[in-house]
Amino acid sequence: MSPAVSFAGVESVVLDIEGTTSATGFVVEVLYPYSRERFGALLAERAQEPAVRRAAEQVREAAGEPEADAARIERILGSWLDEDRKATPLKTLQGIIWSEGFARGELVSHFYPDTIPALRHWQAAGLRLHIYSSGSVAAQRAWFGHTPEGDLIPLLDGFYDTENAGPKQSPGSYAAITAAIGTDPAGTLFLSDRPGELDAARAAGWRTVGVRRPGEPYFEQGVGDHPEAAGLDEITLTRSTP
Ligand SMILES: CSCCC(=O)C(=O)COP(=O)(O)O
Ligand SMILES: [Mg+2]
Repeated sequence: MSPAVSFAGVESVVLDIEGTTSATGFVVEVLYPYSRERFGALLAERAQEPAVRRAAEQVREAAGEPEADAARIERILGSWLDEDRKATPLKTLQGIIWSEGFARGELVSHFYPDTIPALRHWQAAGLRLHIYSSGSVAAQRAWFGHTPEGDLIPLLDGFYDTENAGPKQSPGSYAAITAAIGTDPAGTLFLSDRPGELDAARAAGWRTVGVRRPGEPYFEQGVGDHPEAAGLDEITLTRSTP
């Protein structure tokens, strides 16, 4: 078991989703197939919707295939899913499909047992809570809006993704979130399972905790020299400095 970590002077907590609040296995085994089965219809039947059209154009550009048709784009998205590539247009299209699936009651999100109690506790302690995930903001809102404990969006103060903040391994993305949330970087704590993301957050002046859960893909690699916790219940946070 990792030693407990404790921070004072924290005003904002920014959380990653996959591997941190929730199991990667659920995302890969439930959400990914759900989107894979529906990309074809989305691209063929709703190509004129601005978000779909823009994402399709971004896929063509990223793949260097300006003439790619809907069937070809579907295959490209499938190969990105196989690689678990966190490409923005893939995440945009998944977000459309998932948010409609959550709204229809076909999907319910997953959280590790320590996550929701920690979020409630930190909010009650006066901390501001934000999400920063490769999953699109639409996907994040659907994820937190349709949990086993109902709608948890009121726990959260903001949602950030690779579109509105930038890539998760770039310090500039964390600086952009700092500007948006208005919290001093030293009073902002980032929780993630990926060392590259933690390094980028620290380079932007944030505090960091690596969430290292047994069974997660990054468990063996570890979280480098960041403080680590095996669950959110091992993290004690207070707003005031001693
Ligand atoms: C509800 S967001 C869906 C999960 C997802 O697609 C994803 O890429 C999550 O990545 P993260 O940055 O949260 O590790
Ligand atoms: Mg993650």
